[in-house]
Amino acid sequence: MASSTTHAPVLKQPVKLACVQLAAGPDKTANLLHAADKVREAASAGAKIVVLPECFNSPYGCDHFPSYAETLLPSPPSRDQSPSFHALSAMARDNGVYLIGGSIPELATTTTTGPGESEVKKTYYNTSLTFSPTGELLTTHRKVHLFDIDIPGKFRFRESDVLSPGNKLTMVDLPEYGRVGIAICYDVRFPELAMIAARKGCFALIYPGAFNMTTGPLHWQLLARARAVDNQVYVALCSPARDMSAGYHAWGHSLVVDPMAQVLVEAEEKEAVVVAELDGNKIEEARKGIPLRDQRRFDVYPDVSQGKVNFEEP
Ligand SMILES: O=C(O)CCC(=O)C(=O)O
Repeated sequence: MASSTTHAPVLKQPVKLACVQLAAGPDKTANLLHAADKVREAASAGAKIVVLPECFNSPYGCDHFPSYAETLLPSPPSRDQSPSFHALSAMARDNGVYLIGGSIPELATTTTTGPGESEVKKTYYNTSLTFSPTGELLTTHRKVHLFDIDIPGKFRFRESDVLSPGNKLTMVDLPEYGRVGIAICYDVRFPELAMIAARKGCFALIYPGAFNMTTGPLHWQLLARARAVDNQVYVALCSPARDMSAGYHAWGHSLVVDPMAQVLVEAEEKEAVVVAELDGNKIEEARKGIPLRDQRRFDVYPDVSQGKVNFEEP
């Protein structure tokens, strides 16, 4: 239980992060154009890392996933295969920002050839694409934990009726700043992903999400603050704006929480761009004041982050 260990800073310089709480409707082209306007607005406010919501180019719901799905492989896909890929790349490049492009429904097809016939298998994922300030794709995250819940009389959702889960933890290195962890919505309920990403050196955990009117008021902010205080990192959750004419009523309340679990900025339910400055000193102060890192008892519980974890070294 050493208490004097020195640790390299995980955030190299202060950076502004924006969550774009986007109002999206059924028209994908209009959603992409509108997202581009809002990313520009976020960049004009000084943000260098911009986050879009889960399913930012479509309404959210199992009925919608197949009709809005885009094919991302081979990478880069053609414009016909994935207009959203190209729109996101242009938004990142035009504004010189790292863009965590919310998520989109992804269609992956595999062809199996049997005797005399071939069969095409379609698999759908909920997938987040992250682009560099020059518009290159840096990483993709397929939602690992599908949103299957049933709260009797209140709320039921089964993403697994249509979607398949991803199977890796996602982190990406932003050379000027440091490493961030990326996951999607329901993934935030699983502290293991967050803990492993933090122990692998992330300064922020970023979740495009779309909570609802049942679990949103109870758990959205609580989960963001929990992941932040457990790991002494920044946490950002980015929701669509609430649309009461849509089939799914998003909670909204996009927010950024600091490493002491204070909410730095939080939107209401309507469209908004919220911006917060992330500062590595705040991470170091939190970790110095409450030195969890040095007090861990891996002799009592093994460090699972040192074990077998599915991730690609960024
Ligand atoms: O965990 C929740 O309550 C909501 C999750 C969700 O909306 C999602 O994963 O899309």
